[in-house]
Amino acid sequence: MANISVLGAGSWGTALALVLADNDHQVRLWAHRVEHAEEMRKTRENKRYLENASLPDNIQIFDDLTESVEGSDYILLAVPTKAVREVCRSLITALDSPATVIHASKGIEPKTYKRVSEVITEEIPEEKRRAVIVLSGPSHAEEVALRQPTTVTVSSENLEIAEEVQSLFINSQFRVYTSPDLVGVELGGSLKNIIALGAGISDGLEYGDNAKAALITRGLAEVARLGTSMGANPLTFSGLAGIGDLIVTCTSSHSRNWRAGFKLGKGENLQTVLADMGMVVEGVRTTEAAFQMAEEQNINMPITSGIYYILFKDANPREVVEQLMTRVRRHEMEDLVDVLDQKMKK
Ligand SMILES: NC(=O)c1ccc[n+]([C@@H]2O[C@H](COP(=O)([O-])OP(=O)(O)OC[C@H]3O[C@@H](n4cnc5c(N)ncnc54)[C@H](O)[C@@H]3O)[C@@H](O)[C@H]2O)c1
Ligand SMILES: O=P(O)(O)OC[C@H](O)CO
Repeated sequence: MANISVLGAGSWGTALALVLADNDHQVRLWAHRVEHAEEMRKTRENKRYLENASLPDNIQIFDDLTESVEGSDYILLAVPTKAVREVCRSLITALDSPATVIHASKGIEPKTYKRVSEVITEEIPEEKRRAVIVLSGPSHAEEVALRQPTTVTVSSENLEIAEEVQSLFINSQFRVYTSPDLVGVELGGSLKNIIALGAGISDGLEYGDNAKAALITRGLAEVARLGTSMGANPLTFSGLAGIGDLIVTCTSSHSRNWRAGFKLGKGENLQTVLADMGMVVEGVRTTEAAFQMAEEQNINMPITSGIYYILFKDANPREVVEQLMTRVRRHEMEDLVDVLDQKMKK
C-alpha cells in the first residue's frame, strides 16, 4: 500500500482521499486553513465541502504542508487552478525527494493559457518531480463519496506511470482508464466548464432539452476545435474526459458551473453568484482564457464568446442566445473539417 498526500481539502480532494482510503492506502489530507483542518480532525467529517462522508482512520488531517508530504510516494493536487502555482512554490522546500505529482484540477490560466500540468512543470524543478499526471473525467465528488459507479481517465506522457496511478485509484466503484493524450484530457476537463455555464444559463432562462442538446453538441465542436489547435488528439473529446465530462457537468445540479450559470440565467450578476457559491467555479476564469486564445488565434468559438460577454460585459443572456441562433448559416460538419485540417497540418 502507498503513502499518498492529498493537497486540497475541498470537495474533490476529500472524495478522492476516500477512494484512496477505500483502497487501503495511507492518506494525508492537507487543508490550507488551520481552523478547517481542526474541524475535520474533531468531527472526522468535512461538512463545509462534502456532506454525509465520514473520514476513516487511514486519512490523517494536516494543516502544515511540509508535514503533510513527509514520506509520501505520491502527491495529489486537488486545489482550484488559481491556487496551483502558489501550492507548487510552497512544495519545493517541503519535498525532500522527487515526487510523482497527480493533479485533478480542471482549468486553464488566463493570460498565460497554461494547462495545470504546465504550471506544475514550470514551478516544481525537474529534480523534485518524477512525473506529472492528470486525473479527469465525469466525476462529481458527491456521487464518488456515496461510492456510486464513476469512471475517470488518468494521463501522462509516461504511460507506465499512468498505469501505476490507475492501480492506486481503481476499485469496483471507481473505474480508471489510461490515455496517452495529456493535453486532450486536461483540456476536455477544463473547457467543458465553459459550456456547463452555458447549460445552466439556458436552464435559468427556462429553455428546454432541445437547447441543452444543442449546447452540448455545438459546445463539443468548439471545445474540440480549440483543443486540437492546442495539440490535443481530437478523438479524446469523444471519450470520458471530453463528451463524458461535458454531459455530466451540463446536466447535473451537483455542478457548480451549471448552478452558477443557472443563477446568471435568472438575472443575478457574476459577483453575487460567486460570493454565494462559496466553492470554486472554474469555468469563469477558463472562459476568459479560452476567449482570449480564440481571439488571438482566430478560432471560431461563438458559444464561448457569448458566455464571455454575459460574464464580463453584462450582456443580456436572452440577447446572446438570439445572436447565436441567427448567426450566418453553416454546414454542420464544417467544424469537423476544420479540426481534421488542423490535425493534418501537424
Ligand atoms: N468537486 C468536484 O466534483 C470535482 C470533480 C472533478 C474535478 N474537480 C476539480 O478539482 C479542483 C478543486 O475543486 P473542489 O471541488 O475540490 O473545490 P472546492 O471549492 O470544493 O474546494 C477548494 C479547496 O481548495 C482550498 N483552497 C483554496 N485556495 C487555496 C490556496 N490558495 N491554497 C490551498 N488551498 C486552497 C479551499 O480551502 C478548499 O479546501 C477544481 O479544479 C475542480 O474543477 C472538482
Ligand atoms: O462542479 P463542477 O461544475 O466544478 O464540475 C465537477 C466535475 O468537473 C464534474 O466532472
